[in-house]
Amino acid sequence: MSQQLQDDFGRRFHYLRMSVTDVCNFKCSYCLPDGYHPNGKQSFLTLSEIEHLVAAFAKVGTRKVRITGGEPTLRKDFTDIVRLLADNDAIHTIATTTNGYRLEKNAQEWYDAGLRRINISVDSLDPRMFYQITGENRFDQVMSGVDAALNAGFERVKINAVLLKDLNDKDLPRFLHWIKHTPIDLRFIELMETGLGHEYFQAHHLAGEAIKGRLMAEGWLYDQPSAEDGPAQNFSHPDYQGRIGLIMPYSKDFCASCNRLRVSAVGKLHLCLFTEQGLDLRDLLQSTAQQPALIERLHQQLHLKKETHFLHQGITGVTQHLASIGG
Ligand SMILES: Nc1nc2c(ncn2[C@@H]2O[C@H](COP(=O)(O)OP(=O)(O)OP(=O)(O)O)[C@@H](O)[C@H]2O)c(=O)[nH]1
Ligand SMILES: C[S@@+](CC[C@H](N)C(=O)[O-])C[C@H]1O[C@@H](n2cnc3c(N)ncnc32)[C@H](O)[C@@H]1O
Ligand code: SF4
Ligand code: SF4
Repeated sequence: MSQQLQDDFGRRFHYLRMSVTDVCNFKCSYCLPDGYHPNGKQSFLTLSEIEHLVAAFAKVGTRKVRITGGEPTLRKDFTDIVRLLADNDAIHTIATTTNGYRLEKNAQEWYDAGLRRINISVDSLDPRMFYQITGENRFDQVMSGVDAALNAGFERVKINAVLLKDLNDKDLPRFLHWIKHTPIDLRFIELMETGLGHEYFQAHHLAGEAIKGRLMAEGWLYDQPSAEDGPAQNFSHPDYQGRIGLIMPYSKDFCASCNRLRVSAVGKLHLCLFTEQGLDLRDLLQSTAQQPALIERLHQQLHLKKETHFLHQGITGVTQHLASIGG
């Protein structure tokens, strides 16, 4: 292995979040409230470019790749992408984050191709609220997909819910009831402000600390973080099969455990979810011979990574919505 990717604050990066498309078929009110609109003529990373990208990241210590989007499973070659990652022996964990619309049909196929972890966005367990938040009346379809994922044998099935004041904030008891006997990792994500979402943020942001307080009062215990946890805080309870994680980007020291880098669907390196600009890598994704130059560029860029985001000052960087970089 070449030298591991590390920044000037001593953080090491073994986790790549790779977006493979900006396109999405849902209209989540906190992300793409008007649905997806193409931004000119964009072409997303090809299989061959993905192969070169992942090979270089693997050389500098990447062990986990999460395929994200937009909706990554809209790519017709999604299974081929998984297979390609599985062919790289250095990548130990292959994960994806999905809205779940294709899961019922394809969970087993993806597992067989090498996918091992799956995060599914389910913002409410009330079908009407699910519809109101996502713009899609597909609660039953997504929940059948969750069952298919549980049956397919994934190492970890995680459910993402964005905490939203006046929308899903009454859902906690239902979520808790669900994971009492189901081995699911629930992940509550604090709403983050994005370039297009200032008013929505003002109206619906809910601090994760409130949930944390309720969990602690009900006997949930804080799990000591493992190196691979990244910025999430995790909790477990002896009476529950599932676990709960909180992503609280506005909390103190959230970024101290940052362990991830992002590449957008058009091949730009984003040093942070809220970076001011992405750096094009695509010119160096065309052949294996370019790998040393690509690795050199990655090391150089890492010196520019900031210690934290600047969300507290309302600075959301280049990220207009998280579908453009995959969250
Ligand atoms: N600010 C910030 N938010 C993050 C970060 N990582 C994840 N998130 C948020 O959490 C959401 C859910 O992330 P997932 O794609 O499910 O992945 P995750 O929970 O980080 O992933 P694992 O730790 O790999 O399970 C993302 O879309 C973001 O909204 C991060 O590094 N910084
Ligand atoms: C951008 S989506 C991409 C993957 C897939 N389409 C999905 O929804 O799971 C990844 C995650 O980002 C989260 N997300 C999107 N916009 C967000 C925001 N403004 N604040 C917090 N999380 C957000 C979503 O809930 C989802 O779990
Ligand atoms: S959160 Fe995911 S499913 Fe919802 S609009 Fe954004 S990209 Fe699409
Ligand atoms: S906000 Fe940026 S620096 Fe902080 S944890 Fe997320 S990606 Fe890392």
